[in-house]
Amino acid sequence: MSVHIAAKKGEIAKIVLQPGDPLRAKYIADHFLEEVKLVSQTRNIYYFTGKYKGKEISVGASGMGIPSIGIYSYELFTEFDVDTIIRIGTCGAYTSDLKLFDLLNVEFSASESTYAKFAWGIEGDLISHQGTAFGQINETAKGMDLDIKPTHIHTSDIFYRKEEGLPALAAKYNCSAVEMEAFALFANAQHLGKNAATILTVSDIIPTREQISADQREKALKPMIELALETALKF
Ligand SMILES: O=P(O)(O)O[C@H]1O[C@H](CO)[C@@H](O)[C@H]1O
Ligand SMILES: O=c1cc[nH]c(=O)[nH]1
Repeated sequence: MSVHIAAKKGEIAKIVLQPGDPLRAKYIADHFLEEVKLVSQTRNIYYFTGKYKGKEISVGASGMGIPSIGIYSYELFTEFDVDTIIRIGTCGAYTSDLKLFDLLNVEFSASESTYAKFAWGIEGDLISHQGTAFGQINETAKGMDLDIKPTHIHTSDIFYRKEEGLPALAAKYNCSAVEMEAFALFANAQHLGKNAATILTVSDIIPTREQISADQREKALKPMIELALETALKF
């Protein structure tokens, strides 16, 4: 049991799939896992542990933003001995070259956030995925005939902003999409020597204002969910 996760030691698997949305975690547990147990619901941030094709997997939410995933991923790695976290999130595309429901595998995250510097003394505004999960996702996607793009993304603290143009940091690192958590997940994993990857589904095309619905953000992300589950079998 940690400050924010009520599970007992041993109730969380070595690999955790982590959406931002607690109801997406519940949807995955309800539709894809067997022998499921709800192991934490502190603050309504659900964590479930169950079996996928016989393999023990946990799925639980990070909440939204760097501070929130900073807390949950740190407690998972340090208090529950989790080895690998695969974030499964949604993102906004900065370019209309990307389409709704495209899948991205995050190679690097760029951020204006001071989280990595002040938490761990990690300097710089760009952090890589950590460990082998990124490569396993690409391999697994090939085997499933799924198109996934290795991508640089922007992890921002901002969802709504005055200026609609490409933020300077996103331009600097050629980021084609934006979300709000990967940078802190990668920073925690780098500091602790753990595996961390992020798969994103494009939910918004920022230049054209196309977007998927709130219900689709919870339930229509099946290719990303199946890709993460199939990848988890390899750990
Ligand atoms: O769909 P999730 O995983 O929550 O990810 C994205 O969606 C939220 C914003 O709507 C932020 O958390 C952002 O990173
Ligand atoms: O952070 C995010 C997530 C989805 N869509 C956005 O525009 N931003």
